[in-house]
Amino acid sequence: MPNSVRKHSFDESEAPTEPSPQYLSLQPKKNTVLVSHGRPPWYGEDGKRTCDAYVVAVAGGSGSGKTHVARQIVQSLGSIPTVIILSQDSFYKYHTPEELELAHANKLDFDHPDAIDMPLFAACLADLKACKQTNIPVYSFVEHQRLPETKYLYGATIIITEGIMALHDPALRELYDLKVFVQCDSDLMLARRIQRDVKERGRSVESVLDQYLRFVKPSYDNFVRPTATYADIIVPGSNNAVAIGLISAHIRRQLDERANQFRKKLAIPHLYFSGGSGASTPESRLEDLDLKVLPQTPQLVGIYTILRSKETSRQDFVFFADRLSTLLVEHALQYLPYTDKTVTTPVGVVSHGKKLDVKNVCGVSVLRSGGALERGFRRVINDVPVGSLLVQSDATTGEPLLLHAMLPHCVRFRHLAEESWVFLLDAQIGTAAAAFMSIRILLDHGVREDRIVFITFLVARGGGISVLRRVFPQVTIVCGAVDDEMREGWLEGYRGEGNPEGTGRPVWVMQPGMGQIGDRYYL
Ligand SMILES: Nc1ncnc2c1ncn2[C@@H]1O[C@H](COP(=O)(O)OP(=O)(O)O)[C@@H](O)[C@H]1O
Ligand SMILES: O=c1ccn([C@@H]2O[C@H](COP(=O)(O)O)[C@@H](O)[C@H]2O)c(=O)[nH]1
Repeated sequence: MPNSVRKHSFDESEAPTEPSPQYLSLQPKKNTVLVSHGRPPWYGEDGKRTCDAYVVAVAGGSGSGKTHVARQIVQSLGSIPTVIILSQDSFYKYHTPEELELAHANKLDFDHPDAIDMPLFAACLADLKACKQTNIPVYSFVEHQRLPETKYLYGATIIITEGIMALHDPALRELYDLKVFVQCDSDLMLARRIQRDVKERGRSVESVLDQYLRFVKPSYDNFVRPTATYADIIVPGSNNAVAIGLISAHIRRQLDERANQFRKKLAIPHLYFSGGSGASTPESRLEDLDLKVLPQTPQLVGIYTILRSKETSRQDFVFFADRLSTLLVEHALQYLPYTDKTVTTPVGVVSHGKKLDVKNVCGVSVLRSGGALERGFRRVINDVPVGSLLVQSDATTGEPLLLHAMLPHCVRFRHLAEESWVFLLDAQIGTAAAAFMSIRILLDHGVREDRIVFITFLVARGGGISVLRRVFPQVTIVCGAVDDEMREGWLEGYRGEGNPEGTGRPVWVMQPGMGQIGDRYYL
């Protein structure tokens, strides 16, 4: 059912409030990104990343409790999805058949620094720290082997790396913001290792002891324990709740520093980007926004008239939204590159034509309302992979939060993303906060700005589009109509400043708009 809106007068001096997220408590696995809570903007109003992810390294002997420390930190931060654990265990090297034979006979040294692919570990960590995606290897302790698949990671604000050699490599140490060493009694480490390796890693007690005496203990003395000198903090291997609490409090401050808020500036740019502040007033004249607007034929205006009307049934809304999205995608395809192609017709005549000249094309819909463009998109581009981004407004601040990213294969891998054309599908650009975030995500993945085509039903001329245009001038924006203004209001039931009775959230509403497009399409 569409939500109705009440008008709210906006106070320019109103300071943005801190988000008050509700955290889910989940027990994380190693290398896991939790996806139950959103990521606030990690970039500023100029579209640029404001800071790196914060990296904590946890080193110590095998069984000292590194994983335990890392997990306890994650848990005490509320198991939020942007705090991830990156285990060095994933980076054991690929083993040849001969090495595998030695490994199964306990004769391969996994405790030497050379056993770990340090350059790959450093490269993956550097990418994550710079807010880019990475694809880390997957290692099987039972098979002593790197598996064929990789694991895609993106969107971490805090990265906790852990491993026996976490502090060994100078290039890795350069990437850390906080270095922790877990100091534990050797007997306790051995006892824990026996228990764990028998239970979780398919070993016998005898083989664990054999490996321990041959490799683990000498390596601890020679390579692991000496790295404690690089640590900022030494944490005991047991009864360490107080130390973990202090580290968590420090990390929480880093987390808070990495959440930007500027949606209101986007929504009413003329109030913020004035000549007096040194920045120029964003131009909102249609011709200066460089929008690719569909020709306003009577047939197109007719479709919009049906879509805007509150009398239109859901069935008709879906039919005409699908028709409109087909027209928009057809129009958008002209901005992709084509080469000449000659064919012979069934009657034997040579005909000179064109063919689309791109390596990868995919779509990404910004859920939920971007889904309304998907059917038309798939109709026009055959067999096209379509991913999604779930961007929603924070319930109290209205700031966008990235809740989930399910991107197509050709965007997940950087070398493919760099040569992909990506169609972003979202029903409207109002404040432009969701558009900002989704474009930033694609750029983080290495998609070229001039290969992003944003397709939308409606753009609000007085909203964030002018800022979006200035910040990402090379993105092609295709729309069917441009509305003049937006007004701030409350979704029915909002309880907060200016509206103490209800529950809900503040929204900016397009005028005249089409209402809540996602609701009208799906409900
Ligand atoms: N502070 C602690 N208190 C109680 N048990 C712990 C503690 N730290 C680790 N353990 C237990 O010891 C075992 C090994 O810990 P783990 O964190 O996996 O070690 P590491 O990652 O250093 O090899 C696990 O079963 C874990 O539950
Ligand atoms: O195939 C393998 C790879 C590694 N190991 C042992 O694992 C530990 C490191 O893992 P922790 O979680 O830090 O204990 C290291 O001591 C290696 O000996 C292995 O047994 N097999």
